[in-house]
Amino acid sequence: MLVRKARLQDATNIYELVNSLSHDGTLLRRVFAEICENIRDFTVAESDSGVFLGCGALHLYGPHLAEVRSIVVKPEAKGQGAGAKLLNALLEEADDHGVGCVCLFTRIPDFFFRYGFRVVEDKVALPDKIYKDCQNCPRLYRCDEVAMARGLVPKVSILGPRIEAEQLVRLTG
Ligand SMILES: CC(=O)SCCNC(=O)CCNC(=O)[C@H](O)C(C)(C)COP(=O)(O)OP(=O)(O)OC[C@H]1O[C@@H](n2cnc3c(N)ncnc32)[C@H](O)[C@@H]1OP(=O)(O)O
Repeated sequence: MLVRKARLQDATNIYELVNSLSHDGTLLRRVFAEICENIRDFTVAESDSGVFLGCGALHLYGPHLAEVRSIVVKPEAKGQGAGAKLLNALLEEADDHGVGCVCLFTRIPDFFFRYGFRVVEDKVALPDKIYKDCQNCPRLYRCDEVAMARGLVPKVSILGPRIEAEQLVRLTG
């Protein structure tokens, strides 16, 4: 199995796999253009014969924060270590960039505990994520995902201030 940075030629496989799990909210739906535009965020896993097995993405907010997104392995390839390899590659990438904290939102926190992620009880502690995705998410007010972070949650944000993120998710009214 090989884990490597994605190329534009991988965009169709990524698009189809990510969106196959968006109907029930497991992953955020991504449009094809968005995947192409952000293809450099993605890492893919493929078999020794070059068959696409899965993908994951690392979004860089800034030196203070990155986010692991869209980790998914094809059903027939699960349980063979692809998910672990993808996540490790994304975490190494964050380290290479010297990012202090990596966050993610998920419904399967147990998978991420072993990689050093811990639950962030208050999602508003990650305002950049709220501005980037949550404010456009249909489940903003009934989010069923667990926020997690690896490393110290930063005190700064760059997409907007925390106080307005709080108002956005109606925690302060
Ligand atoms: C931030 C986000 O992207 S959240 C979205 C996460 N993705 C999904 O929910 C999509 C659906 N799920 C999947 O595609 C896959 O099941 C993944 C990506 C979660 C795991 O991929 P796999 O290739 O099957 O994982 P892999 O074989 O590397 O397993 C590594 C370890 O994690 C464990 N594990 C796998 N899935 C889960 C899970 N859902 N919950 C807890 N532990 C898990 C495995 O048992 C294994 O443990 P072991 O080392 O003790 O044997």
